[in-house]
Amino acid sequence: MEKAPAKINLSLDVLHKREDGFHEVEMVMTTIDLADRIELEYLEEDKIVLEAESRYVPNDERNLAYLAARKMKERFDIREGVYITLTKHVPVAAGLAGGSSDAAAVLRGMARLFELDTTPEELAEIGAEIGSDVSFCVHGGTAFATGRGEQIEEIPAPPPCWIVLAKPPIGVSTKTIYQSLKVEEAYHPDTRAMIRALEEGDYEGMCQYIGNTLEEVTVKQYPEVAQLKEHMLQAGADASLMSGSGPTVFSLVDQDVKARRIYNHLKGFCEEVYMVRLLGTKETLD
Ligand SMILES: C[C@](O)(CO)[C@H](O)COP(=O)(O)OP(=O)(O)OC[C@H]1O[C@@H](n2ccc(N)nc2=O)[C@H](O)[C@@H]1O
Ligand SMILES: Nc1ncnc2c1ncn2[C@@H]1O[C@H](COP(=O)(O)OP(=O)(O)OP(=O)(O)O)[C@@H](O)[C@H]1O
Repeated sequence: MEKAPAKINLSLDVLHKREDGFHEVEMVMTTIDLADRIELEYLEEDKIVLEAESRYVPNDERNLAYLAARKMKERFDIREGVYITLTKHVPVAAGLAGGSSDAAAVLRGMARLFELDTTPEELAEIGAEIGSDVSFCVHGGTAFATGRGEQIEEIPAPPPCWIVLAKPPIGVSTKTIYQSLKVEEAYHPDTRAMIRALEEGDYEGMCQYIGNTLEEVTVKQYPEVAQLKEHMLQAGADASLMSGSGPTVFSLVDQDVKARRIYNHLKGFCEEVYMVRLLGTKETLD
């Protein structure tokens, strides 16, 4: 069984638009204890079968998990097949990299199942062909991500705390959000200060420096994102931010009772609310 955890962006800065249409970014990403589950079984026959127990995701090559299996078969010339069972827990199109993490779990899982001679770096490189977030998801833990998000450097895990997440009932297209961004007028978080806070195990610093360039873009199109954030702060969150391109909003909270209070408050009017721990380190993928 492979665990496919969601990620949050503690910092997400967009520097400029590149020639290839992607944006150059600088991000601090970390994994949280909200995860999909992936089972891989060996098939003698040369085919990929995907059973996704969710009505929100496709069962064919449009699913990133399926695509990952195909890439692995091609790259390593695998003539046998694989039966993938995907159990979704991470909300879809939420800014939590659910699909990317499923793809990464299939890359790791197939390397294990077929006993391939490979490295996490090679798997991350294959992952980058699937999506910008997949390389990070292959490694997991906590990272400083650059390039279009696929250049990964491991950094220290954040100090332990609770994460309360709330997803409004809308799906957001990452592409549309990047396309609507005007980089020259945008807000830029202090990613270096965030990294320093993590290096020093400084919880207050982490709360102070969370920031996301894409937040104001998504908020303009979906004001409910700003409302959720406001609710979380009023209920006592130490810090609150939209993850990725949204629409999920997360809060950092240092105490159990406080986190539960925020969770209960949000549950009153938002259907999809979660209270989880940070994972932060790579070992937690197993
Ligand atoms: C918002 C984040 O989730 C933050 O972690 C990522 O930057 C997006 O990662 P992702 O969903 O894996 O994105 P991809 O599937 O690679 O790209 C989807 C679309 O988002 C835009 N995109 C994505 C990443 C990037 N650095 N610049 C972009 O402009 C592109 O228009 C691209 O066509
Ligand atoms: N295994 C999968 N899980 C979820 N969505 C998938 C999967 N495979 C393909 N998709 C499609 O990808 C789209 C985005 O899904 P996903 O949940 O990965 O978005 P996200 O959380 O916003 O990701 P990111 O933070 O990387 O932008 C959806 O439209 C969905 O149909």
